[in-house]
Amino acid sequence: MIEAHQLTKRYGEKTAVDRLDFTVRPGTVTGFLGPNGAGKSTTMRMIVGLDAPTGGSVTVNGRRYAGHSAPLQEVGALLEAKAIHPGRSAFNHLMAQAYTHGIPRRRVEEVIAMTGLQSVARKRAGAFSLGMGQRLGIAAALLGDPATIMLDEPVNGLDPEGVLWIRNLLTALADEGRTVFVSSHLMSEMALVADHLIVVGRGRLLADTTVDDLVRQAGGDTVKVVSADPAKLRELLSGAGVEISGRAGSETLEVTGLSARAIGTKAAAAGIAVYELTPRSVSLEQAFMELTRDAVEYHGSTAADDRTAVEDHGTAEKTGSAA
Ligand SMILES: Nc1ncnc2c1ncn2[C@@H]1O[C@H](COP(=O)(O)OP(=O)(O)OP(=O)(O)O)[C@@H](O)[C@H]1O
Repeated sequence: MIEAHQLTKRYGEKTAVDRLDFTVRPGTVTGFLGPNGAGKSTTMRMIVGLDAPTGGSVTVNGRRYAGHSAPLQEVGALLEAKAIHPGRSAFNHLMAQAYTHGIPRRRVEEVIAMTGLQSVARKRAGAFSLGMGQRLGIAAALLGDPATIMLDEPVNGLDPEGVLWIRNLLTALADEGRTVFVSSHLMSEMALVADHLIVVGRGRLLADTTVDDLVRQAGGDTVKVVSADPAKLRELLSGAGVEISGRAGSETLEVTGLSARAIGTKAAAAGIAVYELTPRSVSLEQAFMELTRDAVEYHGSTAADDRTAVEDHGTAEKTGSAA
Protein backbone atom coordinates (compact mmCIF):
# COMPACT_ATOMS: atom_id res chain seq x y z
CA MET A 1 0.00 0.00 0.00
CA ILE A 2 1.27 3.45 -0.92
CA GLU A 3 -0.23 6.51 0.77
CA ALA A 4 0.50 10.10 -0.18
CA HIS A 5 -0.70 13.00 1.96
CA GLN A 6 -0.40 16.51 0.60
CA LEU A 7 2.77 15.35 -1.14
CA THR A 8 4.61 18.34 -2.63
CA LYS A 9 7.90 18.87 -4.45
CA ARG A 10 9.22 22.23 -5.56
CA TYR A 11 12.34 22.83 -7.62
CA GLY A 12 12.98 26.55 -7.14
CA GLU A 13 10.00 28.34 -8.68
CA LYS A 14 8.68 25.14 -10.26
CA THR A 15 6.13 23.06 -8.37
CA ALA A 16 6.56 19.58 -9.86
CA VAL A 17 4.19 17.86 -7.42
CA ASP A 18 1.44 19.88 -5.81
CA ARG A 19 -0.30 18.64 -2.63
CA LEU A 20 -1.11 15.15 -3.92
CA ASP A 21 -3.38 12.92 -1.85
CA PHE A 22 -3.85 9.35 -3.01
CA THR A 23 -3.76 5.72 -1.91
CA VAL A 24 -2.54 2.81 -4.03
CA ARG A 25 -4.15 -0.40 -2.78
CA PRO A 26 -3.00 -4.01 -2.88
CA GLY A 27 -4.54 -6.63 -5.18
CA THR A 28 -5.05 -4.33 -8.15
CA VAL A 29 -2.99 -2.64 -10.83
CA THR A 30 -3.15 1.13 -10.40
CA GLY A 31 -2.21 3.23 -13.39
CA PHE A 32 -0.46 6.55 -12.80
CA LEU A 33 -1.27 8.77 -15.74
CA GLY A 34 -0.52 12.27 -16.84
CA PRO A 35 0.92 14.22 -19.74
CA ASN A 36 4.66 14.82 -20.04
CA GLY A 37 6.01 16.80 -17.11
CA ALA A 38 2.94 16.11 -14.95
CA GLY A 39 5.06 15.01 -11.99
CA LYS A 40 4.79 11.22 -12.23
CA SER A 41 8.51 10.42 -12.05
CA THR A 42 9.07 12.96 -9.29
CA THR A 43 6.28 11.37 -7.26
CA MET A 44 7.75 7.91 -7.79
CA ARG A 45 11.21 9.10 -6.81
CA MET A 46 9.79 10.48 -3.57
CA ILE A 47 8.04 7.16 -2.87
CA VAL A 48 11.41 5.37 -2.83
CA GLY A 49 13.27 8.19 -1.08
CA LEU A 50 15.36 9.30 -4.08
CA ASP A 51 13.92 12.80 -3.69
CA ALA A 52 12.79 14.44 -0.47
CA PRO A 53 9.33 16.04 -0.41
CA THR A 54 9.20 19.81 0.08
CA GLY A 55 5.93 19.23 1.91
CA GLY A 56 3.56 16.45 2.91
CA SER A 57 4.55 12.80 3.10
CA VAL A 58 4.42 9.47 1.35
CA THR A 59 4.60 6.04 2.93
CA VAL A 60 4.94 2.46 1.70
CA ASN A 61 3.19 -0.12 3.86
CA GLY A 62 2.75 2.48 6.58
CA ARG A 63 6.33 3.75 6.77
CA ARG A 64 8.56 6.11 4.87
CA TYR A 65 10.78 4.12 2.50
CA ALA A 66 13.92 4.95 4.47
CA GLY A 67 12.24 3.73 7.64
CA HIS A 68 12.12 0.12 6.39
CA SER A 69 14.93 -2.16 7.52
CA ALA A 70 14.78 -4.18 4.26
CA PRO A 71 13.38 -1.71 1.71
CA LEU A 72 14.07 -3.90 -1.35
CA GLN A 73 11.83 -6.58 0.12
CA GLU A 74 9.17 -3.92 0.74
CA VAL A 75 9.04 -2.13 -2.60
CA GLY A 76 10.64 -2.96 -5.93
CA ALA A 77 10.95 -0.09 -8.35
CA LEU A 78 11.90 0.41 -11.97
CA LEU A 79 12.65 4.07 -12.44
CA GLU A 80 15.58 4.41 -14.85
CA ALA A 81 15.88 1.24 -16.90
CA LYS A 82 19.41 2.02 -18.00
CA ALA A 83 20.79 2.82 -14.53
CA ILE A 84 23.18 -0.13 -14.67
CA HIS A 85 26.93 -0.58 -14.92
CA PRO A 86 27.46 -1.07 -18.68
CA GLY A 87 30.40 -3.45 -18.26
CA ARG A 88 28.62 -5.80 -15.92
CA SER A 89 26.54 -8.77 -17.04
CA ALA A 90 22.86 -8.88 -16.18
CA PHE A 91 23.55 -11.78 -13.85
CA ASN A 92 26.34 -9.95 -12.02
CA HIS A 93 24.27 -6.77 -11.80
CA LEU A 94 21.48 -8.68 -10.08
CA MET A 95 23.93 -10.68 -7.94
CA ALA A 96 25.53 -7.45 -6.68
CA GLN A 97 22.14 -6.18 -5.55
CA ALA A 98 21.14 -9.52 -4.11
CA TYR A 99 24.42 -9.83 -2.19
CA THR A 100 24.08 -6.43 -0.55
CA HIS A 101 20.50 -7.18 0.50
CA GLY A 102 20.90 -10.74 1.76
CA ILE A 103 18.96 -12.23 -1.14
CA PRO A 104 20.01 -15.76 -2.26
CA ARG A 105 21.44 -16.60 -5.71
CA ARG A 106 18.39 -18.83 -6.32
CA ARG A 107 16.18 -15.73 -6.39
CA VAL A 108 18.48 -14.10 -8.98
CA GLU A 109 18.04 -17.13 -11.21
CA GLU A 110 14.28 -17.02 -10.64
CA VAL A 111 13.89 -13.38 -11.68
CA ILE A 112 16.11 -13.95 -14.73
CA ALA A 113 13.76 -16.74 -15.79
CA MET A 114 10.65 -14.68 -15.00
CA THR A 115 11.84 -11.85 -17.22
CA GLY A 116 13.01 -14.08 -20.09
CA LEU A 117 16.66 -13.02 -19.84
CA GLN A 118 18.25 -16.50 -19.58
CA SER A 119 19.94 -16.41 -22.96
CA VAL A 120 21.56 -12.99 -22.40
CA ALA A 121 22.15 -13.07 -18.65
CA ARG A 122 25.94 -13.43 -19.04
CA LYS A 123 26.26 -10.70 -21.67
CA ARG A 124 27.39 -7.14 -20.94
CA ALA A 125 24.34 -5.10 -19.89
CA GLY A 126 25.82 -2.09 -21.71
CA ALA A 127 25.10 -3.82 -25.03
CA PHE A 128 21.45 -4.45 -24.16
CA SER A 129 18.65 -3.03 -26.28
CA LEU A 130 16.16 -0.73 -24.56
CA GLY A 131 13.71 -3.62 -24.29
CA MET A 132 16.25 -5.92 -22.68
CA GLY A 133 17.25 -3.11 -20.33
CA GLN A 134 13.60 -2.77 -19.32
CA ARG A 135 13.41 -6.49 -18.58
CA LEU A 136 16.57 -6.28 -16.50
CA GLY A 137 15.14 -3.31 -14.59
CA ILE A 138 12.00 -5.30 -13.89
CA ALA A 139 14.07 -8.30 -12.79
CA ALA A 140 15.84 -6.02 -10.29
CA ALA A 141 12.51 -4.66 -9.07
CA LEU A 142 11.24 -8.18 -8.41
CA LEU A 143 14.45 -9.35 -6.74
CA GLY A 144 13.34 -8.80 -3.15
CA ASP A 145 9.95 -10.46 -3.81
CA PRO A 146 8.34 -7.19 -2.66
CA ALA A 147 4.69 -6.68 -1.73
CA THR A 148 4.72 -3.37 -3.60
CA ILE A 149 5.95 -2.98 -7.17
CA MET A 150 6.35 0.37 -8.84
CA LEU A 151 7.29 0.75 -12.49
CA ASP A 152 7.86 4.02 -14.37
CA GLU A 153 6.85 3.62 -18.04
CA PRO A 154 7.63 -0.12 -18.16
CA VAL A 155 6.45 -0.72 -21.73
CA ASN A 156 8.86 1.86 -23.16
CA GLY A 157 11.01 0.20 -25.80
CA LEU A 158 9.30 -3.17 -25.61
CA ASP A 159 8.15 -4.97 -28.74
CA PRO A 160 4.50 -6.20 -28.95
CA GLU A 161 5.43 -9.55 -27.40
CA GLY A 162 7.17 -7.69 -24.56
CA VAL A 163 4.18 -5.38 -24.05
CA LEU A 164 1.89 -8.40 -23.74
CA TRP A 165 4.33 -10.03 -21.35
CA ILE A 166 4.33 -6.92 -19.12
CA ARG A 167 0.54 -6.83 -19.12
CA ASN A 168 0.33 -10.45 -18.00
CA LEU A 169 3.08 -10.00 -15.43
CA LEU A 170 1.42 -6.96 -13.82
CA THR A 171 -1.95 -8.70 -13.69
CA ALA A 172 -0.37 -11.81 -12.16
CA LEU A 173 1.47 -9.74 -9.53
CA ALA A 174 -1.76 -7.98 -8.56
CA ASP A 175 -3.62 -11.30 -8.44
CA GLU A 176 -1.04 -12.48 -5.91
CA GLY A 177 -2.25 -9.62 -3.70
CA ARG A 178 0.62 -7.20 -4.36
CA THR A 179 0.33 -3.46 -4.76
CA VAL A 180 1.19 -2.62 -8.37
CA PHE A 181 1.72 1.03 -9.36
CA VAL A 182 2.57 1.74 -12.99
CA SER A 183 3.06 5.06 -14.72
CA SER A 184 2.41 5.81 -18.37
CA HIS A 185 1.30 8.64 -20.57
CA LEU A 186 -0.47 6.10 -22.80
CA MET A 187 -4.08 5.87 -21.78
CA SER A 188 -4.77 3.03 -24.21
CA GLU A 189 -2.06 0.88 -22.65
CA MET A 190 -3.23 1.62 -19.12
CA ALA A 191 -6.81 0.78 -19.99
CA LEU A 192 -5.78 -2.77 -20.85
CA VAL A 193 -3.96 -3.43 -17.62
CA ALA A 194 -5.07 -1.05 -14.86
CA ASP A 195 -8.17 -1.43 -12.73
CA HIS A 196 -7.75 1.90 -11.06
CA LEU A 197 -6.34 5.18 -12.34
CA ILE A 198 -4.67 8.12 -10.68
CA VAL A 199 -4.42 10.98 -13.14
CA VAL A 200 -2.19 14.02 -12.58
CA GLY A 201 -1.56 17.20 -14.52
CA ARG A 202 0.90 19.97 -13.64
CA GLY A 203 1.58 18.19 -10.37
CA ARG A 204 -2.07 18.19 -9.27
CA LEU A 205 -4.48 15.32 -8.81
CA LEU A 206 -7.04 15.38 -11.64
CA ALA A 207 -8.78 12.06 -11.03
CA ASP A 208 -8.66 9.07 -8.73
CA THR A 209 -11.07 6.78 -10.47
CA THR A 210 -11.81 3.64 -12.49
CA VAL A 211 -11.57 3.42 -16.26
CA ASP A 212 -15.37 3.19 -16.64
CA ASP A 213 -16.02 6.21 -14.45
CA LEU A 214 -13.44 8.24 -16.33
CA VAL A 215 -15.25 7.61 -19.62
CA ARG A 216 -18.62 8.36 -18.04
CA GLN A 217 -17.36 11.66 -16.60
CA ALA A 218 -15.97 12.65 -19.99
CA GLY A 219 -19.39 12.56 -21.59
CA GLY A 220 -20.14 8.87 -21.89
CA ASP A 221 -21.73 7.70 -25.08
CA THR A 222 -23.40 9.94 -27.61
CA VAL A 223 -25.50 9.06 -30.63
CA LYS A 224 -25.52 11.03 -33.85
CA VAL A 225 -29.03 11.19 -35.37
CA VAL A 226 -29.79 12.61 -38.77
CA SER A 227 -33.53 12.93 -39.32
CA ALA A 228 -36.20 14.60 -41.46
CA ASP A 229 -37.59 16.56 -38.51
CA PRO A 230 -34.87 17.36 -35.94
CA ALA A 231 -37.02 19.91 -34.09
CA LYS A 232 -39.80 17.40 -33.49
CA LEU A 233 -37.33 14.66 -32.66
CA ARG A 234 -35.59 16.92 -30.15
CA GLU A 235 -38.92 17.50 -28.42
CA LEU A 236 -39.70 13.81 -28.46
CA LEU A 237 -36.36 12.72 -27.00
CA SER A 238 -36.10 15.39 -24.28
CA GLY A 239 -36.32 14.04 -20.77
CA ALA A 240 -34.44 13.50 -17.54
CA GLY A 241 -30.77 12.69 -18.06
CA VAL A 242 -30.91 13.37 -21.81
CA GLU A 243 -28.77 16.04 -23.43
CA ILE A 244 -29.29 17.08 -27.03
CA SER A 245 -27.21 19.41 -29.15
CA GLY A 246 -27.42 20.41 -32.78
CA ARG A 247 -26.88 23.38 -35.04
CA ALA A 248 -29.90 25.46 -36.08
CA GLY A 249 -31.02 24.48 -39.57
CA SER A 250 -29.07 21.21 -39.52
CA GLU A 251 -30.69 17.78 -39.75
CA THR A 252 -28.15 16.39 -37.28
CA LEU A 253 -28.58 16.02 -33.52
CA GLU A 254 -26.06 14.69 -30.98
CA VAL A 255 -27.88 12.85 -28.21
CA THR A 256 -26.38 11.76 -24.89
CA GLY A 257 -28.28 9.66 -22.37
CA LEU A 258 -30.30 7.47 -24.77
CA SER A 259 -29.25 4.40 -26.76
CA ALA A 260 -29.42 4.29 -30.55
CA ARG A 261 -32.10 1.63 -30.20
CA ALA A 262 -34.28 3.84 -27.94
CA ILE A 263 -33.90 6.80 -30.28
CA GLY A 264 -34.77 4.68 -33.34
CA THR A 265 -37.83 3.21 -31.65
CA LYS A 266 -39.15 6.62 -30.55
CA ALA A 267 -38.56 8.14 -33.98
CA ALA A 268 -40.34 5.24 -35.69
CA ALA A 269 -43.32 5.47 -33.32
CA ALA A 270 -43.65 9.18 -34.16
CA GLY A 271 -43.28 8.56 -37.88
CA ILE A 272 -40.05 10.59 -38.20
CA ALA A 273 -37.74 9.36 -40.97
CA VAL A 274 -34.21 8.71 -39.68
CA TYR A 275 -31.40 8.85 -42.23
CA GLU A 276 -28.54 8.05 -39.90
CA LEU A 277 -28.21 6.69 -36.37
CA THR A 278 -24.59 6.33 -35.25
CA PRO A 279 -23.48 5.51 -31.70
CA ARG A 280 -20.20 7.20 -30.79
CA SER A 281 -18.31 6.07 -27.72
CA VAL A 282 -15.91 8.47 -26.09
CA SER A 283 -12.61 6.65 -26.35
CA LEU A 284 -10.38 6.43 -23.32
CA GLU A 285 -7.81 8.51 -25.14
CA GLN A 286 -10.43 11.25 -25.65
CA ALA A 287 -11.51 11.00 -22.02
CA PHE A 288 -7.91 11.38 -20.91
CA MET A 289 -7.26 14.32 -23.23
CA GLU A 290 -10.45 15.99 -22.07
CA LEU A 291 -9.36 15.63 -18.46
CA THR A 292 -5.80 16.81 -18.97
CA ARG A 293 -6.47 19.44 -21.65
CA ASP A 294 -5.62 22.37 -19.38
CA ALA A 295 -2.73 20.54 -17.77
CA VAL A 296 -0.70 19.78 -20.88
CA GLU A 297 2.47 21.85 -20.86
CA TYR A 298 3.82 20.91 -24.26
CA HIS A 299 1.17 21.33 -26.96
CA GLY A 300 1.69 20.29 -30.56
CA SER A 301 -0.56 21.50 -33.33
CA THR A 302 -1.92 19.58 -36.32
CA ALA A 303 -4.52 20.23 -38.99
CA ALA A 304 -6.76 17.70 -37.20
CA ASP A 305 -6.63 19.77 -33.99
CA ASP A 306 -7.72 22.83 -35.92
CA ARG A 307 -10.62 20.95 -37.50
CA THR A 308 -11.80 19.76 -34.11
CA ALA A 309 -11.69 23.32 -32.80
CA VAL A 310 -13.87 24.55 -35.66
CA GLU A 311 -16.35 21.74 -35.13
CA ASP A 312 -16.52 22.48 -31.41
CA HIS A 313 -17.45 26.08 -32.06
CA GLY A 314 -20.09 24.96 -34.55
CA THR A 315 -22.06 22.96 -32.02
CA ALA A 316 -24.24 25.74 -30.74
CA GLU A 317 -27.72 25.52 -29.27
CA LYS A 318 -27.17 23.07 -26.45
CA THR A 319 -30.34 21.90 -24.80
CA GLY A 320 -30.09 19.99 -21.58
CA SER A 321 -33.26 18.84 -19.89
CA ALA A 322 -33.83 19.18 -16.22
CA ALA A 323 -35.48 16.44 -14.21
N1 LIG B 1 15.61 17.80 -10.82
C1 LIG B 1 14.77 18.68 -11.32
N2 LIG B 1 15.03 20.00 -11.33
C2 LIG B 1 14.16 20.90 -11.83
N3 LIG B 1 12.96 20.58 -12.36
C3 LIG B 1 12.63 19.29 -12.39
C4 LIG B 1 13.50 18.26 -11.88
N4 LIG B 1 12.87 17.07 -12.04
C5 LIG B 1 11.69 17.33 -12.63
N5 LIG B 1 11.53 18.65 -12.83
C6 LIG B 1 10.36 19.32 -13.42
O1 LIG B 1 9.22 18.88 -12.72
C7 LIG B 1 8.12 18.64 -13.59
C8 LIG B 1 7.65 17.21 -13.43
O2 LIG B 1 8.59 16.32 -13.99
P1 LIG B 1 8.43 14.74 -13.97
O3 LIG B 1 9.64 14.18 -14.66
O4 LIG B 1 8.14 14.30 -12.61
O5 LIG B 1 7.15 14.54 -14.89
P2 LIG B 1 6.59 13.22 -15.58
O6 LIG B 1 5.12 13.25 -15.36
O7 LIG B 1 7.33 12.03 -15.09
O8 LIG B 1 6.89 13.46 -17.11
P3 LIG B 1 7.24 12.44 -18.31
O9 LIG B 1 5.97 11.73 -18.66
O10 LIG B 1 7.67 13.37 -19.39
O11 LIG B 1 8.32 11.53 -17.83
C9 LIG B 1 8.63 18.95 -15.00
O12 LIG B 1 8.21 20.26 -15.33
C10 LIG B 1 10.11 18.86 -14.87
O13 LIG B 1 10.75 19.71 -15.78
